[in-house]
Amino acid sequence: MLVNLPGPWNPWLGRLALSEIPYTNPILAPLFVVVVVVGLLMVAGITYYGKWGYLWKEWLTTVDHKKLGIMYIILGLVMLFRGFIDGLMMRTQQAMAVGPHASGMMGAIHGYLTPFHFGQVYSAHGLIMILLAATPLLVGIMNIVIPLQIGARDMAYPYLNALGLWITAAAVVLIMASLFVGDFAHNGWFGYAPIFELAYSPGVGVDYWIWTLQLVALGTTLGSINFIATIVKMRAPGMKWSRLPMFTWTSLSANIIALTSFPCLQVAIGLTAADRYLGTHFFTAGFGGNLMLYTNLFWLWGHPEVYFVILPAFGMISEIIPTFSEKPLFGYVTMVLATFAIAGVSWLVWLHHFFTMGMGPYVSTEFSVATMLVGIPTGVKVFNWAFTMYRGRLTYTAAMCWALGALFLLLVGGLTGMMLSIPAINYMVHNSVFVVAHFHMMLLCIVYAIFGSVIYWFPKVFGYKLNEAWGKAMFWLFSAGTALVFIPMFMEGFMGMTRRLDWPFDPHWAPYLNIQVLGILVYVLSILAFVVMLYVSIRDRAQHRAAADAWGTSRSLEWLTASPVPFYNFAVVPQVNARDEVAWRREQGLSAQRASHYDAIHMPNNTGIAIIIGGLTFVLGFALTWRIWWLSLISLLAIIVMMIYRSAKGDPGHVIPAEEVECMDREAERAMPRADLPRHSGGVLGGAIAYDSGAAGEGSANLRGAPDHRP
Ligand code: HEA
Ligand code: HEM
Ligand SMILES: [Cu+2]
Repeated sequence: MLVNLPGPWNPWLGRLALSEIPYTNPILAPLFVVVVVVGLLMVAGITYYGKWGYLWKEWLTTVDHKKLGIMYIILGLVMLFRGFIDGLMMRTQQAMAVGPHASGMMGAIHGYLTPFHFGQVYSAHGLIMILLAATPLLVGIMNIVIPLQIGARDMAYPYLNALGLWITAAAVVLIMASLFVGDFAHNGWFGYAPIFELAYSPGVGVDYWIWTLQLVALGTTLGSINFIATIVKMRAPGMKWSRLPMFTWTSLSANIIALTSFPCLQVAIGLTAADRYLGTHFFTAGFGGNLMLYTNLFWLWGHPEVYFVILPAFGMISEIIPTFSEKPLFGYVTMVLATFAIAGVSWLVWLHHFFTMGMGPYVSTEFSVATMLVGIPTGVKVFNWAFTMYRGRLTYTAAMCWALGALFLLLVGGLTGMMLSIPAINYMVHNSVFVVAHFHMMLLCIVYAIFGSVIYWFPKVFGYKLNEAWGKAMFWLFSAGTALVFIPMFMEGFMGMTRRLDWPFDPHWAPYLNIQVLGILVYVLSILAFVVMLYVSIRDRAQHRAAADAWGTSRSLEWLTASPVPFYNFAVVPQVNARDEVAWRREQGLSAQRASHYDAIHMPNNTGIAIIIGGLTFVLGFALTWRIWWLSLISLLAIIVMMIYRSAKGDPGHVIPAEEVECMDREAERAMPRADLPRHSGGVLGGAIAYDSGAAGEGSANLRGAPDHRP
């Protein structure tokens, strides 16, 4: 033992003991039973229908970027739900506990959660929502869309892609394990020195937090390397930088942020682990350590991280708005410059998270001004979107509603962020729920963009559209929930309510807290609408088959290939002639052109190694959390052996002969409706956009030799 543990430890099980399972907890014990029963039912169902082989071959061992993307999205949605349940618990706890004389339940002093339990809930909620819900959702969408937007067959490193997913999944399983074995950290999602030191947090909660963060940081970094390499190296002929679709641009900038900033987090958390496991004193004052070192290192990652998650969301908005305004994106070049300006400045503002720690007026002023600077490029984006819509032919589809909702939240969240960036104001509202309201507006802006994108790109992936009416019902219910939950939070903030209160003692806050509970109920309705949307859409899928250009007004390259996308993406790698290639072909009357010549396609093979390494990283994280040294060592060695084995083995891939490609392409073509009718009624073709005009017939889908018309 390197440190003196405050509790029992044995060589076989480390700190693990039966007493660590909270079977007397009135919330967790029934939940555990539910999880076990649902798990068993799923296993039974898969066995009954004989689907294990299918699951293993088609999903668990896949390296196909679209399937990995779908699994990322499912993972993200499950965790979004888990995070929502945490939010629901915090909201109901605060409403029940408000006031000086609130009655206790279940042994708690106020409300139904003890202060210790409440601390775990908000810490897990914050970490899960940002890193295990929003991030996988975004990474999933990037995975699906980027190769299609740049005309690639897959990501640059398909195996690495699978590894990233399974390591992220390991992080998810680890944090979920903390519900049922031991407990979770109560130091907030960002951690505090010295409260997370062993002396003040003697349980395993902080260790769960450390290894979950390490795993997700690793998974996300692997993904970012892959995205950058893909965008730089895998673009189809003619896909110049000046033609790159905006979502790909913003994803590139976001992944550069991730690749450069996640190491800061890993160092911060690594040093925390050293303090807890090795007895070092990086963050303990009095032994040569420095508390502020942790705060600086964490936010040096933490602030760029928020732009890592919002920049792809900006990209999604930039794809949806032009499609449903029937106009090209306004100010393409300024949009790209603004994206990279935001990414660059995001490195210079981290200190605004701790103005109140007293750095003095000069330092605070620098960081205050730098923070405000971000408003300029963000404003450029907002105005570009507005000008894109200006005099456009707007159609308020469900996807468009979500994008516009995101825009609205960006304004409210962004302008309150501007207020926070003024130190004089920050001193008054720091650590109040005003801050919580600011960042939920921002983070929900991302969630809105994600829902918009899921609806927008769904037909590309699955070949049919989601139900519009239920999509809109969900949008309006969700928006009512957002308004009811988060607008009162701004007011509470001004009334002096601090964040993270398990017991809001001031009765004046009660009306606002009750309104928020109402909002939670409306959120629940919106989740139901989401489920109904999925059910109705799947049931009626035959009536809503999508054409290659599913919306009839889409612009970028992913809308060129068949819906649903075949596993090889493009039967013939397209020659890109213009920015907004699909819109250009439509305007040139070339939409109906098909390939006359096919080549053999080389594709990577599936591999089970990625999921095995993912499983091993979970075992490693769990063993380290519980200080089971022998298991840590064995799992680490196994990971290394697997990596060496995979590197030595390599992947020769497999080849699909040209005739087979042709056959599949013709089949995909036949299965699709030719083109969706223009959305304007009366059968009148919209403006200059003719869908089927002229040039149909044999030609080359890759239009080799077509003149280069645009920059
Ligand atoms: C996606 C996430 C996201 C995003 C994009 C932002 C964006 C911004 N944030 Fe926010 N922020 C968070 C997530 C995010 N934040 C989180 C999670 C925390 C708290 C963490 C914690 O403590 O737990 C936080 C905390 C936080 C603080 C610390 C508060 C405190 O603890 O005391 C500050 C202070 O400056 C701040 C400022 C800003 C600013 C100025 C922006 C700007 O980027 C906003 C820019 C946008 C606009 C301004 C709107 C559009 C612009 C125009 C229409 C043009 C016209 C306007 C002007 C020129 C002003 N944020
Ligand atoms: C959908 C409904 C949501 C509800 C009801 C909700 C509710 C809450 C509540 C009540 C808190 C604690 C506030 C306090 O400190 O007093 C909180 C904190 C937080 N939430 Fe949410 N939230 C929601 C969605 C999200 C989303 C989508 C994200 C991120 C993508 C997110 C990220 C966070 C973070 C980072 C914290 C701070 C945790 C901490 O203090 O350590 N939330 N949320
Ligand atoms: Cu910040």
